Amino acid sequence: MLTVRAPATSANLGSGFDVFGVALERPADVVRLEKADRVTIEMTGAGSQYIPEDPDKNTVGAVAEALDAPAHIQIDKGVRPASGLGSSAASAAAAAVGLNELYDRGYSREELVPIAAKGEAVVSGDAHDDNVAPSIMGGFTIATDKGVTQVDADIPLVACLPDIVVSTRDARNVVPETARVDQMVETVGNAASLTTGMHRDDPELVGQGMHDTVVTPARAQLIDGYEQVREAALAAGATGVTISGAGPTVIAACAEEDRRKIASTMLDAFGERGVDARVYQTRIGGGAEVF
Ligand SMILES: Nc1ncnc2c1ncn2[C@@H]1O[C@H](COP(=O)(O)OP(=O)(O)O)[C@@H](O)[C@H]1O
Ligand SMILES: N[C@@H](CCOP(=O)(O)O)C(=O)O
Repeated sequence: MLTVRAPATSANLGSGFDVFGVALERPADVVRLEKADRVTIEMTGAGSQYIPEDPDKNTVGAVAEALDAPAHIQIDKGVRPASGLGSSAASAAAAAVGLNELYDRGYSREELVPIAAKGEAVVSGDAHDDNVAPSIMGGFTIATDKGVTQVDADIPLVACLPDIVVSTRDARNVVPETARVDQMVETVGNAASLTTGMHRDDPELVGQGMHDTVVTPARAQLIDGYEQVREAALAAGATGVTISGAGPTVIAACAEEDRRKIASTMLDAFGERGVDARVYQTRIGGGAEVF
């Protein structure tokens, strides 16, 4: 029996759609794995009643198949599904890291990223790596078809999860198919600023680089209160605010001393729209840990 804790993640960070991601210090999924003749899955924790235990429909099933590593897999969800916090990816990342060790497959953390992404394809129809990469490797990750670049960044964050369900599959359907050249120029500048900010542990530069005028405005329509929450967080000192992953979580970067105030301001702003929410005062953290 082996236990793995794999963190929630925030993908895109505005300017890095389908490329950037960060591991969050909390929340996390805790997954226990035991060798077996076939794959069986048992779910507990946040939103687990909505997650299928059928291996063909659960992200961990695809990972076990890809590693040819049948196991009994108990998943305790710390990350609610359809949250924009890489819920489906956290389980897939934990399964990839745990089964690799349990069956002594010898893959490196970077090699496990495309294997865990097979789980993402099961739920969103697309094997995007930007959640599984940080959940496996920790820190800030840049996932492209050439592989993953990882930076051990340290930036305080606030993640505010409203009581709204947005499935990644639905949110991918509203992504515009084209962008103008001026939007492309702006996105490249913002992505470069954000990357530099991660290297320097500079919340100001990271926040500035989170601005995006292509994907975020289209998805904001799916999150009741997004604009109000964003403006309130910026007024409370956030250096940048955007949608976490496909939403509905709204994520803010900030200086350490402003984090508590930003967290309560975001909760209040959702509350004023009649939307219940919960908030995580967190920061960029490490990748999956085996116990
Ligand atoms: N192990 C798992 N953990 C969470 N969600 C899972 C898992 N396996 C399958 N799913 C399904 O994935 C969907 C949630 O994934 P997704 O929409 O990408 O949300 P998130 O942004 O939280 O990752 C739900 O339909 C859920 O039933
Ligand atoms: N790049 C993906 C990320 C989805 O993240 P999730 O946490 O919402 O699963 C996208 O934006 O579709």
